[in-house]
Amino acid sequence: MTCHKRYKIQKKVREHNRKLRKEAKKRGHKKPKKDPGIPNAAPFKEQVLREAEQRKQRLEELKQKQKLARQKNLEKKRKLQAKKDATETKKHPEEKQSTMKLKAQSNRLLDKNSNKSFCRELKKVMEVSDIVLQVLDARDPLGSRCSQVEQIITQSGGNKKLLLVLNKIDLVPRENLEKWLHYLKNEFPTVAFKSSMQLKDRSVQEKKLRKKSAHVDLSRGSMCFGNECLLKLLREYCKTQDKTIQVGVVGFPNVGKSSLINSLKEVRACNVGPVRGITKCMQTVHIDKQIKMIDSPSIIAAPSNSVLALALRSTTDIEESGKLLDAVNAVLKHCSKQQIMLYYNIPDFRNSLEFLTLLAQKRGMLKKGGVPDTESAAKLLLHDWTGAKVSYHSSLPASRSLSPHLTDEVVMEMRQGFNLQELAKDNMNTINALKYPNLASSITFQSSGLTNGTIEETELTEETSDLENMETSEEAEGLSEDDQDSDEEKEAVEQETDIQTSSKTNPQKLCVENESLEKQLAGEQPRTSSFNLDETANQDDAYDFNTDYV
Ligand SMILES: Nc1nc2c(ncn2[C@@H]2O[C@H](COP(=O)(O)OP(=O)(O)OP(=O)(O)O)[C@@H](O)[C@H]2O)c(=O)[nH]1
Repeated sequence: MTCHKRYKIQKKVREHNRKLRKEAKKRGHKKPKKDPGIPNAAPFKEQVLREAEQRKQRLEELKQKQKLARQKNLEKKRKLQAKKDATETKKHPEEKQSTMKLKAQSNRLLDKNSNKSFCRELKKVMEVSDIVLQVLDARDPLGSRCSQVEQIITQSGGNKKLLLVLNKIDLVPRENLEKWLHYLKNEFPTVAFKSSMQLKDRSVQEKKLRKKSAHVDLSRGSMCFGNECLLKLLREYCKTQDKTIQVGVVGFPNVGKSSLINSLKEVRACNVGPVRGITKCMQTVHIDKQIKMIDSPSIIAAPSNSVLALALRSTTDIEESGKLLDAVNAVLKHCSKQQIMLYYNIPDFRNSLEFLTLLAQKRGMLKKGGVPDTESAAKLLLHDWTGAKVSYHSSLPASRSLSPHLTDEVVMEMRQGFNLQELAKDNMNTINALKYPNLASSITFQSSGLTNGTIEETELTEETSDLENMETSEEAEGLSEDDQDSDEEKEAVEQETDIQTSSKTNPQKLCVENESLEKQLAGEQPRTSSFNLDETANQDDAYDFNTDYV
């Protein structure tokens, strides 16, 4: 019996006794008349006493029988419930698996559609913009550059300009930032930037301003650096063009495109967050009369990229397609193990699963029964790597030559209309104004180089139709082998092949260890430990005091 039920019964007993006392009080505290017993003079006294004793015994027996019957009933009920639970738990994994597979399927369909619309919107933004700002994560500037976008803009022929914005400079050591600025400015004009991260909606901000107009928030996150430099550059370009300019902001997910626009506008005009792919469609924000900024959805990383690039630059599909362990493995392989251990404050680990287990234990990410939730730990690591906190830096490429898709003419053309000396000075001012993590505390990271993006919608449809073809062929194979299978089993085969094909698109062979780990991750679905309050309430209410309480 649960404590809850026991206490409820005790409470009801107390209430019952109180009620009896109250009624007795109402009646006027009359003492019950004492049974005078059978007078000694009465004839057959012994016989009457014996009869009374027998009656008492019979009553007792009856009560005992009733009690036993009730206990038997309860036992039966419990057994039935246990049987039901057992059959449900047998069915449960299958049901769960099938719902998981269905979920994965629908998510993939949604991804396909959203990826297509992302491509469409991105192309629109690039078409209508006079200047395109490619936002780069200062922690991995090469990895957040997309050669396809750069090619489209440089070859557009419509006097379009491309600027690089090195965002999140507060997360890299100063020495590293200076080196990267020097490297990037040889290819495109580059602005060092640190976005403001605590901007409020216009209404909230106005209310706050009205309340404390003298208050200035100088906390680190709320400050923005490099905005004046960028606006100056854009305004000067406006003057040379003598027209209102449209500035498109493009980049891979979570590099800080929306944060940059919000920082320039000084209001939370665009949605911002640590989740990838928050911006779903283009959004125009008027900075002033001359400058219109256009926020765009993130560039879709092509599946041909390395696992590392996909882990850091693709939208949510990494988290949903069960490639989490691969992604974590790739990130860990490209970092210094000692620094990772120090940053996350965990002991030495042999492989990524052990790392995730230790991380989950350290952060208290536990599933039912105290099992470490490695899936959540993997998501946390990937969030950290693209989010707003972890300081890591990548070293520059060995060769200082131009990227293969650029020529000297293109570089010269992109520089026209901008005062690069002024830009260098302003960048220096920005760099001097900010506090940086020191080199020793920042994690060293090996970048995988430029990331390929998918720009054309048709590329996506080809990929997806390839996928679908593979799926249908495998489905056919699976079905011909299992002719005698029931319909349900056939469905399961279809769904399984779906999942297999998604893993086959991954060009990297998984090592045996990782395969088993991945299976483990896929199999270790969090058991839903739902505790239905309504149910317990119903059970409790089923307790009838008049019949159950003896
Ligand atoms: N430390 C730091 N974090 C930043 C900076 N800029 C942006 N962030 C953080 O990076 C995360 C992503 O920022 P967003 O502006 O949503 O990035 P986005 O590129 O628009 O993302 P999508 O909409 O997914 O394409 C947020 O958690 C921001 O707070 C920065 O300069 N420094």
